[in-house]
Amino acid sequence: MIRFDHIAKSFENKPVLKDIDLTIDQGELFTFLGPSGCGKTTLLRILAGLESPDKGRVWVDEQDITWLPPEKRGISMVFQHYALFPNMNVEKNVAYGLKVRRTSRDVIVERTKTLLSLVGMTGFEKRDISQLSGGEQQRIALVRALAVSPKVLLLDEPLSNLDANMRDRMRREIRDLQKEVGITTIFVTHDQQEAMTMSDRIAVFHQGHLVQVGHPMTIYNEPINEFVARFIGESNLVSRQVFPEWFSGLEEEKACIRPNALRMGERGQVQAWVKTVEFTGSTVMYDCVSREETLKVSVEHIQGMQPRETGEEVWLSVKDGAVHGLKVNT
Ligand SMILES: Nc1ncnc2c1ncn2[C@@H]1O[C@H](COP(=O)(O)OP(=O)(O)OP(=O)(O)O)[C@@H](O)[C@H]1O
Repeated sequence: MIRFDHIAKSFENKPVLKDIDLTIDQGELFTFLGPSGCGKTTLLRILAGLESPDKGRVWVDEQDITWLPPEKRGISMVFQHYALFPNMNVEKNVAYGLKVRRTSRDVIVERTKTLLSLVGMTGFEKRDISQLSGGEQQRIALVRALAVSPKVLLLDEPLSNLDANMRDRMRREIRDLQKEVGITTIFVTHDQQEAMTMSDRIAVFHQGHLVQVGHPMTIYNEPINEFVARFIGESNLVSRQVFPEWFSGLEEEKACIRPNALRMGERGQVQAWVKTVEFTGSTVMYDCVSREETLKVSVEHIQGMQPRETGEEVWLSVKDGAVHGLKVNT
């Protein structure tokens, strides 16, 4: 439905986006993930029409929108800062876009009612924005964006101003709302956990490059290179030189092994010593030293089980198929 066709963009001769080629399907919740400054927001702004690309084209529904003004694109955007109108109450904020489009009063009332109930905020119509919590303000910002029935919804780090609990809740709410409304949505975040829990697919960006696109589980289990392996979840990056026994059948010189893919026992493939033990509740996380490298091992905690102790000798083995070869960073 959305196609970024070889997009490039520089600011002051500094390339920020390098040849981005990407297609997003109808109804997807698609996430742009990457560290700060990698170009995610710039790509989103190019889609919204707030920036123009130096090269390439943007397509929505098979229409070339590269040079279309923002208001004609049918795209709504929600930012990190809620940007609600502080001098208008909830109802007026939600209805704003409809009013500008000269929608009839009856339709506005009905639509505002439906939207507020979608986010569990029926009864808040007359509240001032200043009387809402951060989470409530963000819900209003969301439904205000949806009120005008856009083709695409863009969310730029909308949860980063919320506390951890509210962020968790809003992740689920946004996900449910998006599925209920069925609107194609692009979500920008640098939080890998947020990306993993919410998205249908993720695009990982690094220094203006699109490094990997895929389902969250694929990106976790099959990171394409060292950058993705490090950025998404915890991982052990091992080299053939140090652990040759884990590279049989692989062509690559480096590989990623997730901490839960290592088994700890009395016998095994690689001898190691426990350096630190960390109890997290459902798992015990160990740092083990082997051949002067530290390997992270996570073991499911079973009640009554005695964890290993610092300094203890252990043997580590890899579960079948769990060594994933990595390309050199591009
Ligand atoms: N209008 C501008 N003029 C000059 N440089 C800009 C402009 N907009 C963005 N940049 C620069 O382009 C780079 C990419 O910015 P962008 O906002 O796209 O990154 P991001 O991945 O969204 O990061 P963050 O998560 O911090 O928002 C940054 O180095 C930024 O300073």
